[in-house]
Amino acid sequence: MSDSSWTRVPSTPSAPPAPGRDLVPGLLRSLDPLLRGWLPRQRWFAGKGLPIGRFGLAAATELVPPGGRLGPLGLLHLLVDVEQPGRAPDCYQLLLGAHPLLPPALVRAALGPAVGGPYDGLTLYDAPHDPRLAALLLERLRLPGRSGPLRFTAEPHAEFPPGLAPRVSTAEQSNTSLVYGDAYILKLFRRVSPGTNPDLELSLALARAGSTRVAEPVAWFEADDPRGPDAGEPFTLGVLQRYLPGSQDGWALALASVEEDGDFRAEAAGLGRATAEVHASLAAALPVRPLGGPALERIAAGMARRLDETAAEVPAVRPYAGALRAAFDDLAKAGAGGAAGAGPGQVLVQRIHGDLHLGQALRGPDGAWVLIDFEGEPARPLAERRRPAPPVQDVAGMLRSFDYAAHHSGNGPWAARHRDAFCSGYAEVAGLDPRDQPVLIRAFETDKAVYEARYEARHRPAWLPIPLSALARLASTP
Ligand SMILES: Nc1ncnc2c1ncn2[C@@H]1O[C@H](COP(=O)(O)OP(=O)(O)O)[C@@H](O)[C@H]1O
Ligand SMILES: O=P(O)(O)O[C@H]1O[C@H](CO)[C@@H](O[C@H]2O[C@H](CO)[C@@H](O)[C@H](O)[C@H]2O)[C@H](O)[C@H]1O
Repeated sequence: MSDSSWTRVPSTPSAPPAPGRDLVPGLLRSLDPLLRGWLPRQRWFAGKGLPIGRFGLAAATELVPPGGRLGPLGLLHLLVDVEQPGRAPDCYQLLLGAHPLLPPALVRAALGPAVGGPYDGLTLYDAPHDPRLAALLLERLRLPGRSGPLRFTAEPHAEFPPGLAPRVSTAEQSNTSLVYGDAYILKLFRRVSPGTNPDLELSLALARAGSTRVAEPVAWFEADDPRGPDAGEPFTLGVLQRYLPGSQDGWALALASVEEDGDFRAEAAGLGRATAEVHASLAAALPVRPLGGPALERIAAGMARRLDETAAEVPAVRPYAGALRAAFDDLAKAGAGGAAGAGPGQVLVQRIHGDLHLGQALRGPDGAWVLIDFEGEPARPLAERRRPAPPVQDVAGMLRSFDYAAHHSGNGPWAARHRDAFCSGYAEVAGLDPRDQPVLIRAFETDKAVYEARYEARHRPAWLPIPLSALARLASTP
């Protein structure tokens, strides 16, 4: 169904002009100075610290409610390409509002006044912070169909009521989420690329398979490839999922336990069981295949390459680089031996969470763990994040997280007990104990700690000592 009343001025720069006033002429020129000031201040902006080159407008759509009056009332939806030296252009999803005189509550969301272009004289602001525009987006999700290049889809059985009060989530996150009436949460992906985002793909697969370990998606929206609907895969832009009220994330719970030197082992084991259940459900729903020796060698080569790149970028990693390479050499050797030596049995690959850590696990008031954010590591290209991988990668991610919690609050011994409890819980369900795969687990844990060193150096330099202490430990493990 196409509901054109939702799109006042559908237009993409490469598409033929649509009826109505065209948004595009002058829009980018008027946005340019505002974006240069605003984008680098956003947590989700990936190119911090690098100069911004040119902007490109990949798509521009204005959403207004059916029967909406003409005027600066709509939600301006943009896909903007940003060129920066040393990185491939990034495409960002921007949702903007425009107002002649910004109400005080929206001042902190302001980009600034537009000069020229279709919004001349109006102040532009980040639309998720405006309850009226956030409500408009939810209304649009309730009606499957298209608005210009945007396509809105809802699960057939999903019924979500109108009028749920929106608020922007204050959680530390890589995207922007809106919570509606403590019933649904809409994640708006900020850096987007062609191809279904695994957060939608995997949570949908799990929910459709009846897994209770996931917050079910009820609706989502995508954009056609800006070159045209048949030119490439659509971009996933937003996913509306069930909100889990009263839940606490594993990171907060673990930190509280570390600080009082508490016993969190029952929860850690429960999390291990939940992780193994999710792996089993993903293996049942999506392809699984054995990993040949050469593929394992390629994985080891990728890890070694990431280590070299990280050592070049983060000087504090360099003293450990030589010794750390041994973990990847051992993995490559296991590959050369036809994957024998990697652990008992064949190494299988399947779809996994991809960036599992304590902050990605929510414990509900009933004590049950649910996993969220199946997006994979945000810095990796989408194609790589969607590739099947050994499930031990997720186990290694969670083991690193117990280590993080312990070292964050200076209680190293807490980590060992809880890492063991997590593995025991995992083994109970999976029938395979990750501790019986030392070559695999060491390589994946090292790779994750290397990733974390780069992540912390870029985003939270004060936290860099945490992965560095792990790298020191892993480098001295024979
Ligand atoms: N279904 C949910 N129910 C309750 N809270 C959620 C839900 N999904 C996410 N959250 C909260 O939002 C935060 C950010 O979500 P996440 O998916 O990790 O975003 P991002 O990928 O942008 O980092 C989580 O840490 C959690 O606190
Ligand atoms: O949650 P995201 O998908 O945005 O993941 C990124 O940010 C995480 C931090 O918020 C980062 O996780 C690292 O720090 C956690 C504590 O804050 C710790 O529990 C994790 O083990 C550690 O990796 C994650 O790596 C990054 O991709």
